[in-house]
Amino acid sequence: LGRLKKSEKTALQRLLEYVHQIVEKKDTQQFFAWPVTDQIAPGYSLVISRPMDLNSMKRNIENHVYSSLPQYIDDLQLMCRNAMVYNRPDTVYYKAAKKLLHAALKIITRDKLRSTPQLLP
Ligand SMILES: CC(=O)c1cc(-c2ccccn2)c2ncccn12
Repeated sequence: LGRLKKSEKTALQRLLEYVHQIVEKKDTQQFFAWPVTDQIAPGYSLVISRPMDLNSMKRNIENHVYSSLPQYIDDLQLMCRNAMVYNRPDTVYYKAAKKLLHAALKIITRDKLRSTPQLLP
């Protein structure tokens, strides 16, 4: 990455940012936008060992933390799994996590994404 200026984006970053902005739009109630705090979710940090949220994922894209699409998907699944571990199945958060994960995986496996070769290296 030495030869790229800080501002220039790699093909992978452009792909991940394309997918991420769609995922962000699916989180209409902004439940996943920011880290969950113990203030809003008592005992959260005792239950969830690896917290994840959409803003952290956005920062990871910008900082080249992901070197592949599967690594990005792993964090998306971690974020949703955390919500389905901490929250009971009858809660809005559990249901929103399940819905977000399914919607996001549909985007990523959508033939449109596959049929545009420059998006999927
Ligand atoms: C994602 C998640 O588990 C979550 C997000 C939230 C949340 C996020 C933003 C605004 C309000 N609540 C939340 N509140 C209580 C228990 C769990 N949560």
